[in-house]
Amino acid sequence: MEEADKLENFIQWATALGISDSMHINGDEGERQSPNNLPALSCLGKTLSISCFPDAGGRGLCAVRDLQKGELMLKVPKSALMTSQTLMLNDHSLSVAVSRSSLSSTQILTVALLNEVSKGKRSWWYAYLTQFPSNYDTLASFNQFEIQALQLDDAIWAAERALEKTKMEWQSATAVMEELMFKPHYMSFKAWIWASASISSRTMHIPWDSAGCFCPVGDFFNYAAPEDEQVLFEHSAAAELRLTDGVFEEESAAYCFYARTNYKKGDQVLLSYGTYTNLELLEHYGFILNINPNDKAYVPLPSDLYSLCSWPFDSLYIQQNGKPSFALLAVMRLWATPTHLQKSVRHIAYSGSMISNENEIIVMEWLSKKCCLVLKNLSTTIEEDKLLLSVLDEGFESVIEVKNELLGLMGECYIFLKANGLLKDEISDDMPLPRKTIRSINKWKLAIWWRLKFKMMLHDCISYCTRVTNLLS
Ligand SMILES: C[S@@+](CC[C@H](N)C(=O)[O-])C[C@H]1O[C@@H](n2cnc3c(N)ncnc32)[C@H](O)[C@@H]1O
Repeated sequence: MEEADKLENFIQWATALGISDSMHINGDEGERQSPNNLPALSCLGKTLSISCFPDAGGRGLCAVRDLQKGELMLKVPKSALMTSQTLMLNDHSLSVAVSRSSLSSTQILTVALLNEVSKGKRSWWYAYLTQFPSNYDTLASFNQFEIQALQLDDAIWAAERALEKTKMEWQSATAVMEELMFKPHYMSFKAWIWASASISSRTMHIPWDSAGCFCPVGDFFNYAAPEDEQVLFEHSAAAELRLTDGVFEEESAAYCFYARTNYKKGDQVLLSYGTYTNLELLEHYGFILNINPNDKAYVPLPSDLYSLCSWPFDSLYIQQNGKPSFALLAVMRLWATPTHLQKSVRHIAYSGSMISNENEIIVMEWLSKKCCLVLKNLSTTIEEDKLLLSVLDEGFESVIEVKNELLGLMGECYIFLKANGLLKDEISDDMPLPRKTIRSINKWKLAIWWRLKFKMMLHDCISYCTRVTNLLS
């Protein structure tokens, strides 16, 4: 079936389930009927429509009219949410196998999803399942080459940890999958990675299951980082409320989505899934933002600094604009003060004020040197990363095209060609690029883009430190 037909089937299915972007038809909230009292043809079209946004998430939802901040845009009834419970309800074997196991709630949803997908067209959820991506770029799906392309130890470690965690969860679920007599394809680690990436990138929070739920149509919203105003509330009790624009509402027994800002007709309507750094977005969602106000760069700090710090260590970072975070600046000012004077100036440092010109210059010079050193020790420069990205962005169709473009560039390109078997004698140059290689290029590009963004933060930090030093000298 063509993609367009699958999408149409899905929309019909969703409409029949009462999913609706029309809140005030016949004066009855959420009820959707056409003027002749027949069920509506589409659950979308009054407020939202499906559209493609190549530079901001691909398929997403578009405003079909001007929308006001706070306006209810979409309702997905509880009965349309795909959860472990709803999947088990109609599947006795699944429910028995799972109840005998000690799997975590996320593992249960992973098994339940694979079990449902394995039913193919027989699945009640089939129309919805056809809308899931066939591949993901989350960190757990990166191979060794793609992981190493991240270059920074912290990022490599995060990717290895994500992969290891996914592998352990898969291994401890194999007995249940065997009991359910999964075919080898659905038992494979590859299938598990697909299912867990689906959960990581597409589920929404529900109060009754920590694995969350799949929310048809609601999971078509792409992501925008929370705005400053919302970030301020991050640590307050109201954080949950302020940071979500999609929420399950018990009283209406539905997932409800509200406009996070005013939208003009034709704008993409975005959802804030939460506050994430680019590395976290890559880990959980498989993308990064070109401009992410919540991005952070960590550099190694003096070991004797940590004992002076009363903030969590993860608050010591360089911000997306290159400036040191409040906590990093404060604790470095204290660290740069002679030990016998630290007590007397602690209140000044902790209030975020400068201690003295000399002190500030020591801090700026130390930070700037550290950033230079980190950048120097990485195997490619900012310029090389930019060049590589521009080459990879061109896109390739045949093996020879890739070889021609990449062989003259840095050593990393040679490793890529080798890791993808493109240098073997038996590979014909005219051969179209294998799909696996195309997917690997996409993940490689994400890794390069991530490390470039990281390097840019350090570069901007050096400029910031130099500016401050010059001003104070
Ligand atoms: C909940 S889905 C959103 C809908 C998705 N585009 C689709 O077609 O199903 C989340 C996924 O969309 C993509 N995505 C969402 N927001 C994005 C953004 N701002 N930039 C790039 N990709 C984005 C990522 O692949 C992410 O894992």
